[in-house]
Amino acid sequence: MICKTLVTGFPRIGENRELKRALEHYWSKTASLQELRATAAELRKRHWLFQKRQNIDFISSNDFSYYDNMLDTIVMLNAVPDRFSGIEDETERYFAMARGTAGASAMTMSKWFDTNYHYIVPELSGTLDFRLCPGKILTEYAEAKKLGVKTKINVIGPITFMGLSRASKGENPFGYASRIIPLYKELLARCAELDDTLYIQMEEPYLVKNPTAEVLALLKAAYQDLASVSSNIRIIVTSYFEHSNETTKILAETPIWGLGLDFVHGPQNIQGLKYAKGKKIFAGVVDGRNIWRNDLGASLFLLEKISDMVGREQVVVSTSCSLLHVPYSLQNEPESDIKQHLAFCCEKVEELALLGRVFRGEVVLDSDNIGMKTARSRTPSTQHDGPADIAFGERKVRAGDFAERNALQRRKFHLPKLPTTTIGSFPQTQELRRLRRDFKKRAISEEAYEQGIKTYIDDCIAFQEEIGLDVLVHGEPERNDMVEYFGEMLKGFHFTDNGWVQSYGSRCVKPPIIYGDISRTKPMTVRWISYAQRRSKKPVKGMLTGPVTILNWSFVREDIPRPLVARQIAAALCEEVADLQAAGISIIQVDEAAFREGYPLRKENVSAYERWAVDSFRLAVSSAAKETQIHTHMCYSDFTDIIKTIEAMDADVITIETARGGNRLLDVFEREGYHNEIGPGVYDIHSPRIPSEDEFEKQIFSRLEVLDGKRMWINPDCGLKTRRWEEVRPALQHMVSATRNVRLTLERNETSLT
Ligand SMILES: Nc1nc2c(c(=O)[nH]1)N[C@@H](CNc1ccc(C(=O)N[C@@H](CCC(=O)N[C@@H](CCC(=O)N[C@@H](CCC(=O)O)C(=O)O)C(=O)O)C(=O)O)cc1)CN2
Ligand code: MET
Ligand SMILES: [Zn+2]
Repeated sequence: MICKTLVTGFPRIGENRELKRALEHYWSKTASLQELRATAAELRKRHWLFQKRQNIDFISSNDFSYYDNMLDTIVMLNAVPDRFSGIEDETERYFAMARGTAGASAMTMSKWFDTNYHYIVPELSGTLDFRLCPGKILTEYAEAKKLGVKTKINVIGPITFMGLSRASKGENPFGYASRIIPLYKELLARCAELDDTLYIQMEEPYLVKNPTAEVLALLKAAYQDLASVSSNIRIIVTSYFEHSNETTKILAETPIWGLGLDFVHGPQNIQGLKYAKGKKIFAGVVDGRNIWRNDLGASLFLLEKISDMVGREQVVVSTSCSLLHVPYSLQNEPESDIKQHLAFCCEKVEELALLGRVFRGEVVLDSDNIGMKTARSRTPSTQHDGPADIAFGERKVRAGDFAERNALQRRKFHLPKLPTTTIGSFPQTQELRRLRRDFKKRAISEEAYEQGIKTYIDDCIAFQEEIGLDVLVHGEPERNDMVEYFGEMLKGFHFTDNGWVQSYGSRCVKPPIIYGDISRTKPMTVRWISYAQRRSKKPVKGMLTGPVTILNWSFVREDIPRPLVARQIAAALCEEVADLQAAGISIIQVDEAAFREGYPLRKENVSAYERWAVDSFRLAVSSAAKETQIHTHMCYSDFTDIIKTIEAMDADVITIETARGGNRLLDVFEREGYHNEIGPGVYDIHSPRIPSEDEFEKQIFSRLEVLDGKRMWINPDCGLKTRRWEEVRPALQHMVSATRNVRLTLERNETSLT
């Protein structure tokens, strides 16, 4: 048999987010574990059989996960942190690690490379009881085999596992190689018993991140070892999201069977192929990160080039990465001009199958091939100039430097020391979701909808007044999501009905699709913010999502430069800032939650990104007067290597996430002389826990050890939309009263000094 095609991985959330619903029912105890398991098995079956029907040769098992594949790998290695080891029940322990319990805080989540998918960060320490637990892998293989599908087994490779881990203080995570590699060897030995020939896909995306000499040496030794475990085992080492040329050369010298390479996001991979003779090449040419139809002609051309270098019989056509990052299928999307240009997961599998057949000469490509077009004309708009008044390349920044702006703003707002605020969203309740859904379906009138939103805002403002927060928010009740909402309002965006992509655990997002020039036809947020502002004498923050974040959390046309798209979004936001200001809104927050994840994976591309990302942010806020206070928010805490860039954004106030990590990463702001104001999070909103007043005081005093209290704000880590009112009410109340106590203590100390 000639093997033609491989799918790196398949999304597991389900066509109608069945897994999301099953998980949430299980967690809220409205469904049993049996029911959850049955849904999961049904989804795996459906997904395997779909790929089989499409004649895909290499279909994955172990790409399924109840929560996250890194967490599954933690379980596979029994790298269970001590605080969970007392939980006897396996399932309970698994979800406790992901979500925390009353007694043990959840493990940290972090972004999977430059995607909006979050993985659970392994915690390596000397006390771990490493041992192989291959149960999930072996049973899923058997389950597929029973259904007539002989799978290749997906495993996150040891280098990537260690590279993404956090080791105990002062330790190097790669120092754990001598404990971890033997377990991978044992795994391969166990797998070798399953069948005559077994294919293992070792996912090693860590290799694209400028590997150090240490990583290269470790990689070589590891795969030399692993590929020698059994002659039944064929190892494919797969990287994605960039090129991995440094390691192609090294891996080619080990006895692995094949290399999976991403030719969409790492076209330079072609250069490494000269070292890859004798290896199977799984050529990622169908984009797993974007939703546009494949340009089949261009892909075939690329496949020919690859064949020229390694020999035609060595080439297998593949997806560029797992299809986890794209929505399930176009089938349930309504007809539109855009639809014909799109390919979601299922359509991508079809494209892959067709490419495989054409590449092997079984069919010729013509316009009839399952209706696909070779040339994509997806240009409803061909003008890429952006709004007329801002020339591309021109740098537009707001007036006044920080010192001048800050003096004016202090005079204007008279905020107390350590001003308190929140990040924007308040709980997204069932009723609120139902209200939006019913309005969308036209099941309720516009008046009824607006009344619902007004009531929410009224309550939200009243609550904030009552507990005494200093800078208020409207609570974002009208927004389904901080990116989708703006996508729906802006020109140049298309949004889907059911284009869900997993973000973490059971949480999904519906990224909008950018297909043309972006512009704003009307104010997007002024009405509800003004409504809220009329209800309070305190400042209510205008709330916008920043240009880089809107860009990163959307699907963008690949034939327009990303900096240009960011600039167009920024120009639209700049108009919104001007309108908010004209409506009397004096504090405006522009969230850049995805600023960090947008960083290129390769060092050599970082400075170009930083330049246009900062310029876009500054353009977006360039219409702000000196007295208007611009906030930004980012939901992470490690600014060590990007502090100068954060400084260059020049927001008057930045609120960040620090409640879990504490002061550990904060001193960089003082050390590097960051002068603008900072709100280090003191409330971990990812946990249902309600911190006491006392805990808040401790958190605040601890922040004061590393940050200057004169320019410090007190706020939660992030928005409160995933929390419940029953948690938010007491928690914020404690946060505010703790801040008051700290203020009094500080004042007392000051007077006693004078
Ligand atoms: N785009 C984006 N990325 C982000 C974040 C973010 O806020 N947005 N935050 C960070 C963490 N990631 C997150 C991602 C998703 C969610 C989240 O809460 N998602 C919701 C969906 C949000 C949404 O769009 N909801 C819609 C409708 C969704 C829906 O399921 N409706 C029901 C009907 C309503 C009902 O009766 O409940 C249905 O279709 O069945 C709305 O509220 O209007 C979920 O999965 O549950 C939270 C954080 C990083 N990345
Ligand atoms: C993921 S960052 C969230 C920021 C947004 N303003 C919110 O509060 O939800
Ligand atoms: Zn956030």
